[in-house]
Amino acid sequence: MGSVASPQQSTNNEEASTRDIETHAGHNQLLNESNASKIKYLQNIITETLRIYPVAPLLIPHESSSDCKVCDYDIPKGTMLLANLWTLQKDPNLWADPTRFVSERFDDNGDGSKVCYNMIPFGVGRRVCPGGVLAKHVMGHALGALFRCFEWEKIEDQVDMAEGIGLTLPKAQSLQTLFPIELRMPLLRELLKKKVKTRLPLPLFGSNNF
Ligand code: HEM
Repeated sequence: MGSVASPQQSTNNEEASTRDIETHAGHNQLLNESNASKIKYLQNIITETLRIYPVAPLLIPHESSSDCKVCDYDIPKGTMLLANLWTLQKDPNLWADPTRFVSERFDDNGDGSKVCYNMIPFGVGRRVCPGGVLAKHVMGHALGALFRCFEWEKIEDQVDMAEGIGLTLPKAQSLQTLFPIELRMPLLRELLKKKVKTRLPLPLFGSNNF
């Protein structure tokens, strides 16, 4: 199913995120791993993205080790089970306005570590993804650094969020962005002084595909 992020929505998200980063990391400071995970707004954006666009929409197939009942269905031992996360995480009985990107819906969710069966992008139970915490740290750190070091602009007014096909959930069209990097020159100079390696190309006006 395709959806479109409105320009106002993503601008608000980016502005609020930048403000939150300024508060936690300090002005003109790069994020480190510990402050990246404290930035609630950024973490909410990641969580909402994992809700609407789960990386593994059908999780990984599991086999029932004994006869069991799921809702009203009798499941015999040895049945292959797929959990449809994509549907669960957009179920209108569980989520208000389920197809809209509203990162604030996680505002009152503490630190997000509470187990919530409505939202299981890393699976749940004995075979839950052991890299979930690490993945959230790395995503916060990477996204925070990208917000911090570059002033992003969209090329088109609306971002086409159509989903591609696959076992994981690819974006059908690559995201195209512009980053006029001279706007964040102090930070960039700091990066270059420290000889931080970056995979981003460094033209004055560049575009990148994600
Ligand atoms: C956004 C990033 C990631 C997502 C969304 C993700 C999601 C998942 C999901 C849905 C499963 C299957 C859970 C199930 O069977 O119900 C899984 C399993 C697994 N993940 Fe991840 N994962 C991510 C990152 C990582 C990282 C960074 C590592 C390692 C450092 C990792 C290691 C594993 C391993 C080893 C399993 C198999 C666990 C088992 O079967 O016992 N994952 N992951």
